[in-house]
Amino acid sequence: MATADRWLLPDGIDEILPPQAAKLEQLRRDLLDLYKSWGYEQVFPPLVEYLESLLTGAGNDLALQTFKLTDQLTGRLMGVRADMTTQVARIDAHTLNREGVTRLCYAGHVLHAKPESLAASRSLIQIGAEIYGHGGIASDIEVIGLMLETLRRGGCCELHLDLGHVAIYRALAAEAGLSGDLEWQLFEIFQRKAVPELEAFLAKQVSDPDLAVMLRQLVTLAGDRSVLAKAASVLAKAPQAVQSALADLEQIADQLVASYPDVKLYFDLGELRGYHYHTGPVFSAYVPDMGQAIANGGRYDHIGEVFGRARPATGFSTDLAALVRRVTSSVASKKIFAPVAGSVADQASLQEAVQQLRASGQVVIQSLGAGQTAQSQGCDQQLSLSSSGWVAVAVSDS
Ligand SMILES: N[C@@H](Cc1c[nH]c[nH+]1)C(=O)O
Repeated sequence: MATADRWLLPDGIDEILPPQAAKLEQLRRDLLDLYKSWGYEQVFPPLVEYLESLLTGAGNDLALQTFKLTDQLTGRLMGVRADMTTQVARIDAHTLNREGVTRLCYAGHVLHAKPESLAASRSLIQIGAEIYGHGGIASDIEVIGLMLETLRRGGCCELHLDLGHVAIYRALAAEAGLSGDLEWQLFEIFQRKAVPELEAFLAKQVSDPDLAVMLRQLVTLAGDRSVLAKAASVLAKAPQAVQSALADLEQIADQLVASYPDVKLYFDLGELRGYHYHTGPVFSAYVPDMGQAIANGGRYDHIGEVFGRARPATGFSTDLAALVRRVTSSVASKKIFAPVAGSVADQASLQEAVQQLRASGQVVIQSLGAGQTAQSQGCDQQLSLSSSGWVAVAVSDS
């Protein structure tokens, strides 16, 4: 192995350096403070878990995205989290086990076995918020609002919101009475929106002609708000669950138009978010110059069941590392240089001044000795001993 290869990072595995790291940390703190101000409590799920608890309730695509390793202590298979949402659902359903509404938020690294697109990273910093224990659209609207606020703080001005409702697909697929395997196949065809494959599948597996037509139409139901009216007529013969999903979307859209008039709404009723755990309204946010969604979310009501408690759930998450690239302002980098004092007494008073400045939030860099100057340490101010004690003066004046 050549020396240069030794330091090569694997494809899609990134490190974040100054000054980007400072910006990212600032944004992480701002967002967690924002979530706290909305009543969300922070949790730190573990980086690795046994595979069953990590993947239970999620689909094949999450399993494929998960790096696997063997636990040396038990010989059992573990996975490095590829998505924190299922972990937080486990914490709510099993570990916290609270009654009533619980709001949780989180931030941490996740690892993807494969990049989600050509340019995507495999080491993401996922940040998100989830509401458990509330089944109505009020909680969906709350998390959409928090997602939009998150993106605004991340410097996204022009936002497009894609709304879908997985219950429409699920109700039609249930009506078709497909076995587990066939349902997976259909789900996967829908995710790829592969129309010729869908037609072949429906011809072979769905005998009810009305149902086949509705499933075929579903994949085309995308566009502006008029899509909802079109869906109401195309899906008129669909089960009641489909009608109430459409009514949910109408109400969510009304509220969003009223509260966020500058956000452009788009509807995609055949859109099934990845990972297979969503069950209700789903949403993705887009910005003009980015091919894939900048944030995703949705309702996933049944995931807690596998951890012992069925809990309504909805939430969103985004990749902080992708989001921070959009932040144009930089973190203020004013630094004060503290020289080595001439006497022991002056050194003591200097330390006191340094402590006070640091306590008030200033950055003070202590000289480590000969050869170090304010300039060499990137400082624009320097502490200087005056008759009234140590004072910070501009470097050019000193
Ligand atoms: N974790 C999901 C988004 C989500 C959060 N909560 C509910 N859904 C994703 O990455 O697609």
